[in-house]
Amino acid sequence: MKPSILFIGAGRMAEAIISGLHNKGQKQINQIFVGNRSNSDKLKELEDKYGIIPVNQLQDCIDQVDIIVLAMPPSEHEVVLENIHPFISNQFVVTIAAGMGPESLEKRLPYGTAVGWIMPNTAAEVGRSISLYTYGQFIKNEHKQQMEILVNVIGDSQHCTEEEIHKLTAITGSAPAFLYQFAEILISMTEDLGVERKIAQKLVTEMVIGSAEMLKTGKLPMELRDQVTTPGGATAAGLEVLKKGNFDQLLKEAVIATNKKAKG
Ligand SMILES: NC(=O)C1=CN([C@@H]2O[C@H](COP(=O)(O)OP(=O)(O)OC[C@H]3O[C@@H](n4cnc5c(N)ncnc54)[C@H](OP(=O)(O)O)[C@@H]3O)[C@@H](O)[C@H]2O)C=CC1
Ligand SMILES: O=C(O)[C@@H]1CCC=N1
Repeated sequence: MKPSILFIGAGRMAEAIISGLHNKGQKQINQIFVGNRSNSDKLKELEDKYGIIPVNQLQDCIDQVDIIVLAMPPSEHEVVLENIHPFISNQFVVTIAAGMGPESLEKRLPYGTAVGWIMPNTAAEVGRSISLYTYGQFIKNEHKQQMEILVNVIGDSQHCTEEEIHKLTAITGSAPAFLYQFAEILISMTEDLGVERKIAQKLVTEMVIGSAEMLKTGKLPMELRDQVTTPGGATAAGLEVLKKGNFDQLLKEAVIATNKKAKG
């Protein structure tokens, strides 16, 4: 039987998965219910766009769903899980929140509840997330199939251990923000050179896409970097500035700080 899903949280990540299910998962799922904290306009918008069923009282629909996706901030999990605990019977409960692994879900749900954790990224919106996922200890085959539906409609995926996801949250979940910061600086510098915003954005975007395509050939980043860097040439002068400014160390510190904050 095709599963029905309840999303708790209706923000950008929930919408990306709902949109993926709407576009690519129609045949694999039954109904989608969505509840949030207070933004009823957003629920109406999702209803108009994807035909979801808006939910005011979560407890009223839990017994109609097979999967519950927790798509609200990590800080809200404690209270939401406490509220839904009495109504959980046999649902597969999946969180997408940073720092909230299966261990913390199992602690807050009835003993024996099947749980999972997905760490997507915002490229889910265009079906290009690389999503990490893992399971709790009470998982059955049907839950693995349900997990596959969720991750496949938003892009590529990688099965990991819970500990790996804690350590990789910065790399696949948050590092897109680091890349966008990098792009923003280059675009802004291009504009300062007198290039109009639209063109500047196009130049930097295509440079990033082209570089990503080169990485996809399987060549090592070091090799690709060396191909750009003519010895004693222009790029070498730029890389030297990054080296002097301790770019490597700074990036490592950013990754460590991200994971530390995510784990709480
Ligand atoms: N953004 C990202 O790049 C990534 C985010 N994540 C995780 O995804 C989760 C959601 O993030 P994102 O979509 O970006 O966040 P948004 O801020 O876009 O959305 C948050 C949603 O959670 C709802 N919400 C908040 N509190 C509650 C509550 N107590 N009960 C029900 N709903 C609630 C909000 O409802 P309302 O508007 O009514 O307040 C809103 O719909 C987070 O846990 C985050 O860690 C994971 C990977 C990547
Ligand atoms: O910033 C955050 O907390 C989330 C986790 C991964 C990406 N965004």
